[in-house]
Amino acid sequence: MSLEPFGARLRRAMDERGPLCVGIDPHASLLADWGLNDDIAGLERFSRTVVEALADRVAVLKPQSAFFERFGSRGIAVLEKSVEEARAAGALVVMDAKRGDIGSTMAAYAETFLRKDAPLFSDALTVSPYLGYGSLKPAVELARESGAGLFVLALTSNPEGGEVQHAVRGDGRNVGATMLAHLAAENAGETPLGSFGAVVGATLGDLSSYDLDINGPLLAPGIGAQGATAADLAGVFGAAVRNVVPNVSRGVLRHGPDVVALRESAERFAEEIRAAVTAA
Ligand SMILES: O=C(O)c1cc(=O)[nH]c(=O)n1[C@@H]1O[C@H](COP(=O)(O)O)[C@@H](O)[C@H]1O
Repeated sequence: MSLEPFGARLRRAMDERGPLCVGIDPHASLLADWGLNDDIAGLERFSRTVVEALADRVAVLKPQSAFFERFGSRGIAVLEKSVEEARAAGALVVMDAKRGDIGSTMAAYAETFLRKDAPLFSDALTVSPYLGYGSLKPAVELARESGAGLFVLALTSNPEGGEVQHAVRGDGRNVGATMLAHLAAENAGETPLGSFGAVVGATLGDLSSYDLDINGPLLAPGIGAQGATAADLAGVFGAAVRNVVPNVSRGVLRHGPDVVALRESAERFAEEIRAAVTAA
């Protein structure tokens, strides 16, 4: 049986828990800071601690697949378990795997993360549209069928992204804006919120030249370690701030391994975000 559409589930979670998304990014340096070994047991302990601390209170947890893949098949097994436990505790899971390939291969990635009974099924998946937005079609279709969602890289938080995303096309529109337009079309008519989100960095300054009104969520990484703050959100996103899911990874994770300290840190970010959204 398919789930209620991701957009509807996300809107409800944002209303009930606030919009904060915390990343599960087990960097080797964080494992060391937490007194853990850079091995499978350390990875498992790290991930379990984040899930235990936060899955019952934040709207979204976003495991960064790379840090699990680093350990091979046993790392993937930990990732699978983390996804399952986080979802069981009530968090929505956005798998940050940033997949993107020609359509026929994209279909296999979609089967991996978006097929309801797949071992790594997640509520949403980050994808790269830079083989052409149309290459994502199998993922869009399977997400719709399963009640899952996508977050498409539109305007990324890293300084190098502009080389591709700000490139101006023949029609005068830049590439990032084109991705936002594709997503707006995908989400047209959906209530209360479409399931096809954009990744738009919180680090990018004033984005008023973009139409961020895509009727879908805007995943906004960059708060904390990359220098953006919750207070920046209104200035960056304007009226679209209501649909922003701000992501913080290292900014929260550096407070571990103490569960209470992790919770307090997430709550501080959540408060700052609430204040920024209310003021907008
Ligand atoms: O898709 C993402 O989540 C993402 C897109 C982007 O433009 N920038 C970005 O930082 N991210 C991810 O968001 C997380 C940011 O981590 P921190 O900088 O530690 O908060 C990492 O897992 C990145 O891979």
